[in-house]
Amino acid sequence: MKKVTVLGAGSWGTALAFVLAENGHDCLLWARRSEQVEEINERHTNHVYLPNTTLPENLKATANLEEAVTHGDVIVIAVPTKAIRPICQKINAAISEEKLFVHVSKGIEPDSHKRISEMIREEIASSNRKDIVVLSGPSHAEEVVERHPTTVTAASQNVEAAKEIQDLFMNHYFRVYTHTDVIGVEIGAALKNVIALAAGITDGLGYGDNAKAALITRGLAEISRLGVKMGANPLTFAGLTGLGDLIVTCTSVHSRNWKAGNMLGKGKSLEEVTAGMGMVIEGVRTTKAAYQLAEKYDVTMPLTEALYSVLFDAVPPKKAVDQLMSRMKKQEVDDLFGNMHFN
Ligand SMILES: NC(=O)C1=CN([C@@H]2O[C@H](COP(=O)(O)OP(=O)(O)OC[C@H]3O[C@@H](n4cnc5c(N)ncnc54)[C@H](OP(=O)(O)O)[C@@H]3O)[C@@H](O)[C@H]2O)C=CC1
Ligand SMILES: O=C(CO)COP(=O)(O)O
Repeated sequence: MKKVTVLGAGSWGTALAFVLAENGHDCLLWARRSEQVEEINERHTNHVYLPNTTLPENLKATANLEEAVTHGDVIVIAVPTKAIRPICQKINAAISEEKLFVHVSKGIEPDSHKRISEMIREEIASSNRKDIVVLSGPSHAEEVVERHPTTVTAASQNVEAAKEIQDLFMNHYFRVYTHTDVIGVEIGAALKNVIALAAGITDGLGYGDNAKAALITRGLAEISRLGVKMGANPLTFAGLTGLGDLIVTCTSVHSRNWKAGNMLGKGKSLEEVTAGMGMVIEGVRTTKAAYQLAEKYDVTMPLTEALYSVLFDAVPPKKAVDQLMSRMKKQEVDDLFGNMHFN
């Protein structure tokens, strides 16, 4: 049994705490609102984020961040990307011994273009961190708490740290693989949200499965192009955190990114969509970051550019699709001196 802290009692933090508690670990879940802490401790529910779920009785919650981070030898950070730096600054001020950090967030910081593990490394002193592991993959919280079979990847440059996290989470419905390509895993996780927004838009416009298959495959091509330039292993994008997460987020009714895109495709404004969701839509900020990264690394990312124009330049969704379909003619795959790659 390990002492583990999960920071963030939204959908994903609560689902992961559910898995850890079911695995018999001494898991403390931090929520910033005391009424939510009371609900978890007394009624064993989290009705806003996971209605209809009864949480394990051995799962305890606290609203005291210092108590939370002192508790765990492993600290799982499960807050939206924009909250990563502020929460890490608070963690760093509250601890004075090495902890193993796990993050599960799927985004990139606009302007700095930092991945989540890079932000954690910048904000938590090296004397306070044993290592950083990213846990990612096709995994909707709503299905995990139903104990439906789910597969994810624990990635770290330190294989032993990745294995420790694999052992911590793995059970009969939650299968964890290990990986060492942190860049590839984090880029795949963040950028699939951009493509899921686009998939929601085409569904909202009334287009069908052909359009969605096009978005998934061409989306994967542009995510891989960028990721490889940033130092990722191309094979990572064919795995759980690449193709796997693209499929689940572009096709599932649980996806907040897909839902947001769907409403945009039906004519709602971005402001209306974000105000009505009540949960994080990571793809919006990440579209900005991905658009900037495409320029920085000189990578062609037509889907990202089209989505950026819809979100931030008020281009009507249908016009963006028409423009994508009338781009210049191309070969699908290039063979440069025997190195095949997608155009
Ligand atoms: N939901 C899922 O199935 C999955 C989500 N993820 C990723 O996990 C991350 C978290 O997502 P998810 O749990 O779904 O998000 P939710 O919107 O469901 O919950 C967000 C949680 O973070 C808290 N929070 C928001 N802003 C801050 C802040 N500034 N400081 C501290 N806490 C804050 C919220 O608290 P409050 O309730 O008080 O607002 C809430 O507990 C995202 O990056 C997402 O992409 C990854 C895999 C699956
Ligand atoms: O990352 C997820 C599933 O793997 C959750 O996606 P959404 O944030 O779009 O709900």
